[in-house]
Amino acid sequence: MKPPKIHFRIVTDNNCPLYNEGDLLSLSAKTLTCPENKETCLILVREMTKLLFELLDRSPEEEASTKVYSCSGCSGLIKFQRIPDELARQDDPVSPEQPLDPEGEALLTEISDFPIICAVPDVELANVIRCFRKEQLPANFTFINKGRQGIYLYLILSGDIVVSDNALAIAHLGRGDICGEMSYLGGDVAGADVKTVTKSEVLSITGDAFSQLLDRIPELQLFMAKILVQRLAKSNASHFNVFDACMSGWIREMPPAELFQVFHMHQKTGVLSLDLPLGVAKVSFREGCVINAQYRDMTSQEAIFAMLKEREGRYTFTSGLSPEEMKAAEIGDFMMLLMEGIKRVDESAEEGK
Ligand SMILES: Nc1ncnc2c1ncn2[C@@H]1O[C@@H]2COP(=O)(O)O[C@H]2[C@H]1O
Repeated sequence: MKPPKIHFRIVTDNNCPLYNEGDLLSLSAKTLTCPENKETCLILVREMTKLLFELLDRSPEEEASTKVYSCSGCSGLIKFQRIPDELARQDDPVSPEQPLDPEGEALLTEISDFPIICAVPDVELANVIRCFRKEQLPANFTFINKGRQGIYLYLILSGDIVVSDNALAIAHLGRGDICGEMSYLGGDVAGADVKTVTKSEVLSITGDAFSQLLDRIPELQLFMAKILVQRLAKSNASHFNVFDACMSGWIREMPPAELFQVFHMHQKTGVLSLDLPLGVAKVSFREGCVINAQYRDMTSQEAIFAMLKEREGRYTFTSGLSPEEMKAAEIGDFMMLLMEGIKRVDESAEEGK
């Protein structure tokens, strides 16, 4: 689930400006974790990167337990020794003995109804709370970018947040929801953009801190597995819907005006669904004639005119209509509708100049 780590204990500190004897350093294929609240030394990063390939496949037992590594030094120098995972775990920043400060207590009360918090045993709650940091995010701010490596997972405190792929909304998240977990658990880059719609407040937690929580709280592992399964089931269901459709594609490749003409010219009977950034639009065709249209709170011709302005999203066409729609009247002459709609698009483009 998470990348393996190699842990080192600093055994000698000779005037090192950053670290002290006893400090723990943890190295994975992608990160170097330094002791909490201490900066990361770039000289050490360079040397650890060299060591990484040498050590990743070796267990601490395979190495001579006395082997001591040194940094190349600056004004000071440290020496460090590899230690087993069990010893490193004892240095967790999460320590059940420490009580929460008043701010932490207030946060715990604020989120006590969140599903993730309900899943955590009482004895671990303080440890979980201590790992979070509150962040205020402005509206329309993308805080997870598709294709980029994420460092944080987020728990949403307030605000509306949208998960999207190619400007197409996949899911809406709100208070109590988690995001950023897929790339972290899958050891991959973010699979979607995550953006605030309104001003929002989130709790962020670093992947490393979350990893430590997962190590010590099996209930949290189960909770995260459930979230992944639910999100996968939802995504499978939408894929199956696309398979059921007989035609689908991107609107940027074929804008609504062209799509409407295709179904009109080929005298198609069925429903064209447009998954647009602001919501789903539907147009029903019976033998190429438009007999129904809906988009947001608009219907009929008004909905068609609004759809013609859209340039991003996905479409699917599914053959067949309900018995009621098979009998419904046309909403207007197709060519007149199209001409009027295109004229309106041109006019609003002119006004926008
Ligand atoms: N179908 C979905 N439902 C809810 N959230 C999702 C869905 N797909 C992706 N996400 C979230 O969007 C995030 C993008 O970054 P990650 O892949 O790290 O983690 C992802 C999830 O947190």
